[in-house]
Amino acid sequence: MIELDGLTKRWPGAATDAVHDLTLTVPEGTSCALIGPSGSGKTTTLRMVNRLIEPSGGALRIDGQDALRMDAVTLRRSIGYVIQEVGLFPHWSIAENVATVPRLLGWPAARIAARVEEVLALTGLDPAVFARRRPHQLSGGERQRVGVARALAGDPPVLLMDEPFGAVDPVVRGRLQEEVLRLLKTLRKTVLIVTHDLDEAVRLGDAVAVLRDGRLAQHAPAAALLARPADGFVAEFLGSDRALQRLALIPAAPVAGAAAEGAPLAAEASLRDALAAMLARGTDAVPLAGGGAISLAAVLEQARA
Ligand SMILES: Nc1ncnc2c1ncn2[C@@H]1O[C@H](COP(=O)(O)OP(=O)(O)OP(=O)(O)O)[C@@H](O)[C@H]1O
Repeated sequence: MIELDGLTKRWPGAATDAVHDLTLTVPEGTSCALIGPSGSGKTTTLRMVNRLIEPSGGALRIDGQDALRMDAVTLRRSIGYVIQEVGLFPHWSIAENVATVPRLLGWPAARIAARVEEVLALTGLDPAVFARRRPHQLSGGERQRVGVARALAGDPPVLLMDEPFGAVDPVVRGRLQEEVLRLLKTLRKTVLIVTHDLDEAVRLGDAVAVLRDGRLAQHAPAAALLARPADGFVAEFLGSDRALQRLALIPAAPVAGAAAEGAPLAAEASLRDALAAMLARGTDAVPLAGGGAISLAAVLEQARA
């Protein structure tokens, strides 16, 4: 669990706080996405959690422990950190890069080697292919997988991610998001993610926290945020396609009386998937995986519920 309690950062010489009196809890095994306009304090907040930035005030607890009283280096080794540029050491092999934290933690060599293989495989990188390569011999998407593998290597309960998939094209990005989401859920990590991409925030965050000028404008489960923005600022920030984003979070349910031809949608299809399929097929109903079908009227009905 990550608990920010009145956390504040005032940069030297600044007239106002970059982050002001921020109180936010990320319960164990859940994820929270931090979003907000440029300069609203997202990265400052994230980096206060692993104390790459020292807070000016407030309290910070990680799994119940006062993180501001811990040795900062020890704290950092217990928190996974994934950044957009990945920051791999260019002259080290992928295996050596992934082994960074376990080595610093003083694990025996055999345990490190086994763990490196394990996390590479977990993140979709075949150790036989990738372990001995250097970072420049990987694609951007593969490098970002290595970034995730490295963050997981020491098996930290808490993971911080700053624009983790920012540097890859949209297709790779979507696939990485899905995979990492599934992985983090399986591993029950507590995750704080900074992103400027609302779609990514909604996909990856159980909850979403919107920052405005270093203050918390709204903190809510993704579906609630999209359905009920707290004020005009949040509504405007979420933009006009928030209704569509919300459809992606609601599973499509079959309705009586709807009949449709064609291939059924996947089992976990959302209202957005159903709508997209109707548009692509030029029909006003589509079959669902478990039997039955959903109609356009039912999509609108279920979106209102
Ligand atoms: N090292 C620093 N020294 C002084 N001021 C800083 C420093 N780092 C950030 N700031 C200021 O703190 C404020 C918050 O910056 P921060 O990087 O946290 O915003 P952000 O929401 O992550 O923005 P972006 O989306 O553009 O990355 C900004 O006004 C920024 O100029």
